[in-house]
Amino acid sequence: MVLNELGARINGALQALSKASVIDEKAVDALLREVCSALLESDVNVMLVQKMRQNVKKRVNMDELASSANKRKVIQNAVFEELCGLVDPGVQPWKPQKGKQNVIMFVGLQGSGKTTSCTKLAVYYKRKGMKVGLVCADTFRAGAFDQLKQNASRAHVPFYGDYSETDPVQIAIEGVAQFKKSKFDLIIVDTSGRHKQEAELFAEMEQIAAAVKPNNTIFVMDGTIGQAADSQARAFKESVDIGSIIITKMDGHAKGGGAISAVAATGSPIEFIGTGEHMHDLDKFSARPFISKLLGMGDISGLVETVQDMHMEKNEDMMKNLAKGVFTLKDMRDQLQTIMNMGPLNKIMGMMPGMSPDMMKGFDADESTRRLRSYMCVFDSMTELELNSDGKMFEEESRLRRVARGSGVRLVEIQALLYQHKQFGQIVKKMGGPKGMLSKMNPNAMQQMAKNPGAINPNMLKQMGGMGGMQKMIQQMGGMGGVQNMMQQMMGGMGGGGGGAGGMGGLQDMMQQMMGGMGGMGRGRR
Ligand SMILES: Nc1nc2c(ncn2[C@@H]2O[C@H](COP(=O)(O)OP(=O)(O)OP(=O)(O)O)[C@@H](O)[C@H]2O)c(=O)[nH]1
Repeated sequence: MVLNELGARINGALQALSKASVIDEKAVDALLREVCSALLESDVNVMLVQKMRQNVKKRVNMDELASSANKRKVIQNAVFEELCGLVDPGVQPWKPQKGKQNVIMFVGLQGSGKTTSCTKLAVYYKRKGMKVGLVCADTFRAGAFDQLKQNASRAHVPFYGDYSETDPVQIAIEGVAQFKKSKFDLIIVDTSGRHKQEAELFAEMEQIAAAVKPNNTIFVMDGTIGQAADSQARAFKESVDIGSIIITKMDGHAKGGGAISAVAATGSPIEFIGTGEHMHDLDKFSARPFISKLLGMGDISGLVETVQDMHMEKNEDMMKNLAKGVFTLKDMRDQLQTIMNMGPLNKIMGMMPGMSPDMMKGFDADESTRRLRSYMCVFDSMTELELNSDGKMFEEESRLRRVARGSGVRLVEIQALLYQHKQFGQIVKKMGGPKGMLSKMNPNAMQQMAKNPGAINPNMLKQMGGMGGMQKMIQQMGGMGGVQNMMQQMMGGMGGGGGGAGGMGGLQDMMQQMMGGMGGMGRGRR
């Protein structure tokens, strides 16, 4: 069973408990039967599943629990906690520090996704403001050099490799030395893979490790191998000093629960999971957000990290404008540019509480990205005066036609963009000014919140605790319009507004406004 289905089934079982009129031992057993069979179908080891079942039963003492509501909450919390326990090795992975010259070495079998993951990791840390370089020390597979080089140039990450050199140790030494000389914060060394675990592979890994002395060695493992993950992870751990693990190919048909729980049982920290072939398809892994997302409860910490990476606070002009109730075309361009830099839009949306994979089905990320790019061409065709304006000057049709010619974007699309901008502008105007909500929204507070996700996490997570918690939270916040407000605050007033629109329409509005009405989720305003 693939991950989405696993989440949906467990969620279904928990929902059924919420609706059950009598909460007794029988109801708990029925819930556990369904949860356990879903886990087993996802390749989670039978011993782990049995232990999880016993632990939930131990946590729930029906005689001590008075009201049904209380029972439901305790049971749901127990299941949540035990699911977290299944995938949590309880060890924190090593983190590179900016300003220091960190070296990471990648190891793994051929085809596991090592080369792809090297670039993904480089992009991840580049987003965090680090100067990152990639070294190709894979001389075993002929195409590895070109693959990494192409990936690196697409990601705008400096690359070192040597076609003529056949000794991977020599390449690694020279590549690392060059990047260290240029004061790079993070140097990632890709090494050769082999078809199976064999002495030659381990010997080469040891030689490279001895030569470049990595601060961390990351083992990359294919997530589609199911329960075999456990023995493979153990074999690599015994031979090389593995610091952390990346499990790849967790998209598609991976029975991901199996791989993650098997590896977690080895005690090795899983640091990331690969969720696609694109350079942004790398998700930070930690137990609670993973389970929360699996169950359609969003990933608040991931969202906060993403917002943090956006560095909203650096856009002082926009923050000042917003507080004054002003929203120029340039502000909109900068916002959309920031969103584009964060990677595929469905990734950001997937982190939002309540955004189940089902709800994402209608959202075409490629189409939205294409539209965003065309919007950027529109902004590029505007003069400085136009960009700094509120957009009213485009009532002059000749101006509009000039921008359409310059950008190659159809007139109607530009009108749609201007319409969205106007909508934003009206909201900002309403919320800005000395008495408005935006003026009370101190950029420093935003920055603090982004810097310290822990500051919001406990409360948020507490509210979300228990499987029915999410719905409760939405109710407390006044329907989806409330979530809209929350997002708005987190995103620094990137859009939204009209809080209290309630229901799904509110969420769609939020998406539409946030993403600048990029289609897919829209309600046909254009
Ligand atoms: N769907 C999906 N495909 C992935 C993921 N990670 C890697 N791949 C694909 O898996 C294939 C193998 O990936 P590589 O990065 O070339 O594997 P490698 O481990 O470097 O292989 P060697 O260099 O031969 O050792 C490629 O087609 C990748 O696009 C992932 O997270 N999801």
